Amino acid sequence: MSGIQVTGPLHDRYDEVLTPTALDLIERLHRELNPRRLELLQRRAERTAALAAGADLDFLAETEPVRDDGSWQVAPPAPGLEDRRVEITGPTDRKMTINALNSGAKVWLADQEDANTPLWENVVGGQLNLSDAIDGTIEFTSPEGKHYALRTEQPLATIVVRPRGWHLPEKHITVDDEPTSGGLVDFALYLATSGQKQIDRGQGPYFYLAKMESHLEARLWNDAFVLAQEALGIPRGTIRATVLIETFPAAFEMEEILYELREHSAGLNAGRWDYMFSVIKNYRTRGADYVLPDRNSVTMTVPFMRAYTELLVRTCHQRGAHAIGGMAAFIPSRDPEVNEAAFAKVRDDKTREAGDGFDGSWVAHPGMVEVCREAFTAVLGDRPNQIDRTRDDVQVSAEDLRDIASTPGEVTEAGLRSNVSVGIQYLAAWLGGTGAVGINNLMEDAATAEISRSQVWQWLHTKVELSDGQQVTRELVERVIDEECAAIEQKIGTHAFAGGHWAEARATFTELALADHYIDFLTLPAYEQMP
Ligand SMILES: CC(=O)SCCNC(=O)CCNC(=O)[C@H](O)C(C)(C)COP(=O)(O)OP(=O)(O)OC[C@H]1O[C@@H](n2cnc3c(N)ncnc32)[C@H](O)[C@@H]1OP(=O)(O)O
Ligand SMILES: O=CC(=O)O
Ligand SMILES: [Mg+2]
Repeated sequence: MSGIQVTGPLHDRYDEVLTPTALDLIERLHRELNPRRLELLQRRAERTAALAAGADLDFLAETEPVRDDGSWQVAPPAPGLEDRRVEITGPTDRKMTINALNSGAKVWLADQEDANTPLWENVVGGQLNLSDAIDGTIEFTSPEGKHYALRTEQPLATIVVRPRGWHLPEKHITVDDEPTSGGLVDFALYLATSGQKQIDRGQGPYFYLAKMESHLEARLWNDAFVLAQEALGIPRGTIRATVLIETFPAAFEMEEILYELREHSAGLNAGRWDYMFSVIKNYRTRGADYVLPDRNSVTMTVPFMRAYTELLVRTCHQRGAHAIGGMAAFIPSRDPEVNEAAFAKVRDDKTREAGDGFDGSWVAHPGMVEVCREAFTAVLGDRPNQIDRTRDDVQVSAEDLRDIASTPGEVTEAGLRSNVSVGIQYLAAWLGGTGAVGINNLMEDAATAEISRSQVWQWLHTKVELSDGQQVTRELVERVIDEECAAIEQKIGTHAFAGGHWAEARATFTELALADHYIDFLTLPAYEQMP
């Protein structure tokens, strides 16, 4: 059928989001930009094939003039984005929206990516919650009778929305029978529903841009911003976007990404979990020297992670942009000892980031807001940021970014078991509509689950030997899947196990881990299973 169609169900109030203005904007964005999105996704596949054939990542020769030109800077910080010392992230369900805005954080990353399952009800319902939050009318009563509303006695966090990455489709909105881009849909729905309201409140429509792999992908976002602002009569440059440098190829194009978005840029963020996933993904067939050890051994102080974050701060501050730190995945626990260790780890992480020059950082939980604030305030004091601290002392080479071989640590059976168990538990939650969960006192989301399933794939296909001498084989992985599923069933009970999405989660994880051909994103086969 030609034209734009909404094929998802139209529940109560959906007409407030799926307005003619929003749908016209999606249709225009799709017609003008979707062919380029598909071409850029194809370029990703070509680069992966080249890497598998022995090529390597490097800084680009063709963009050297951009890097050498010291005259350009990004736009000055927009209202509400000057001081970002603590940013909380989380999905846009009603309760979490209120809790995040009330948390005392400076910024709330309202997540439609790693922490969200793009169930139709989450896609549209999340926009309604954002709109109600901006109007100040959002309220919620839990099944237990606890009432939630926005606090009035303190400033609320500035809202920054993270649309889906370029790889994800939205099947419930089609143009000429083609699925649209999940990212463009999230962007257009937010801009059309809440953009002007944010401007009227003295802020603006702000975004985090996820999982990009090149400056050409950043240019596509910039073109979407220019088109949409013009279409809605919003002055050019009102939109601001912070780009997550969270793919291995993007680390070689940080400066070019800032340049492409410079009139809309609000800086860069070091998205460590997807970054680790992307390193595994890009070097997955290169043999033993490129195998990363157990996930928990790959800390932020190993050489290749350190190189990437140091380069990010230097790049941002040279161009007048914010550098925002990443997510320490530890969340509070009821066990006092575990809790104390979690807080100590988050404190160390944020203290290191603040000392390195970051302007602020992420937390996954309201309980961690204060510890992050303290670590940054110890360095910033009353200053809103430390953008003026240029890190001229930092020199990072392409070899430093590619130095995977110096990562210390082992691949162990416990690491294999943990990857299998976490991957299956996460997929079961995701398929049930929840995109972030706490497992073993760690926040798990799409990025961390991608690491888990990719490590199993890489260890199997590289025939890795575990620290106890066992080789990772198909039989071993299948046995571990059996045993870990049995352990989950025993823990949660047979009834809950049968009633959840465990069979599909197990089947999807098995396909992802054992397939001969590596599947690019776990969310792609999982999304096909969603209504
Ligand atoms: C790699 C990346 O991309 S990181 C960014 C993406 N990931 C995320 O954003 C994950 C964000 N964090 C979360 O979703 C949650 O913290 C979870 C799922 C990990 C744990 O949540 P819970 O199991 O509810 O934790 P817990 O029971 O300790 O929560 C206590 C309270 O804090 C609230 N809370 C916890 N995390 C958040 C959050 N991120 N935002 C808002 N509220 C939160 C809970 O809703 C709960 O509220 P209540 O007491 O009113 O019921
Ligand atoms: O989005 C953040 C990440 O670490 O991945
Ligand atoms: Mg990410």
